[in-house]
Amino acid sequence: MDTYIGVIGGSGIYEIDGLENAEWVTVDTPWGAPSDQILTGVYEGVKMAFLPRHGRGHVHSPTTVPYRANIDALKRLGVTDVISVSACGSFREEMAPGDFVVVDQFIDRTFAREKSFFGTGCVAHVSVAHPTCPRLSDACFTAATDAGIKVHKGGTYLAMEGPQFSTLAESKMYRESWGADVIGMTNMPEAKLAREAELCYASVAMITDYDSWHPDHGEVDVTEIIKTLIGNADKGRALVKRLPALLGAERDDCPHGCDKALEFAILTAPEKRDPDLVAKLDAVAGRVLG
Ligand SMILES: CSC[C@H]1O[C@H](OP(=O)(O)O)[C@H](O)[C@@H]1O
Ligand SMILES: Nc1ncnc2[nH]cnc12
Repeated sequence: MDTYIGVIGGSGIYEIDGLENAEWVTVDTPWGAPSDQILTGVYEGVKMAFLPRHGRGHVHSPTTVPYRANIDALKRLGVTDVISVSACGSFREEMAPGDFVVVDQFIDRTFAREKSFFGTGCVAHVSVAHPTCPRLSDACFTAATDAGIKVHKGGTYLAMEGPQFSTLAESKMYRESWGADVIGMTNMPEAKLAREAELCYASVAMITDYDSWHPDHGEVDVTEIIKTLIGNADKGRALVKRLPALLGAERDDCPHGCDKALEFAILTAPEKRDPDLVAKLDAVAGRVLG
């Protein structure tokens, strides 16, 4: 099977350069329009697609990003491996602004977003105990190291609703009691939806600030975040460009089973399934729904 890398670029990353046959394509989905057109092309012989999470010009807030349409659109294009690149705050002294973290766990504190492709008429329960793909995450870690980026392997990302940053009390609680390492607003429900769509998913968090807990750094200031992001965005793009060579143009089945997540997940009896919902699931669950 061909490898097809999909990159979801977060704040500060609205395009990538260097793709052969680069073309912005419009992808329609049954879940509405994605955040923007998707930039498709080939890099070092490997198919790539790039989607700016907030849209070019930063149109969508973390709450209004059309997460279901974004994941459906990537799946519909044939993407096999999704890499999320995001800005985040840090809860750890040693995870400093400018560093990257290849996140491996999430705490989902979002509450105003559609979190599943499934529902009445087609119920499914997938496991997200291990919400990121270790194979893809390892490739991201190697790519970051090779690109000379200071990168931390593993970390827990707390996804908050936003758009306001955390209060001091929340920041201290997430750090001291909940054990979170970084905080952002967008990786959930994105990671859950990628798992439902049987896509391998890895998350690269680019640290822009110390959130509000750090006694020497004060409040989160979006102007400071943007300054750090401008430096980080080039590093993020350098990391992404090393992935095609590391992953190769051909791929086997995922050794961790990300691409089989729906195998036994759908509980609704075939005769009780809602045909309209089943039709909407053509890209996401066509493999198991037929
Ligand atoms: C620009 S600060 C807040 C904003 O940045 C992060 O976005 P993304 O994850 O898409 O890089 C954070 O989650 C907030 O949406
Ligand atoms: N401190 C922070 N909290 C939430 N999202 C962020 N994105 C960048 N920094 C952040």
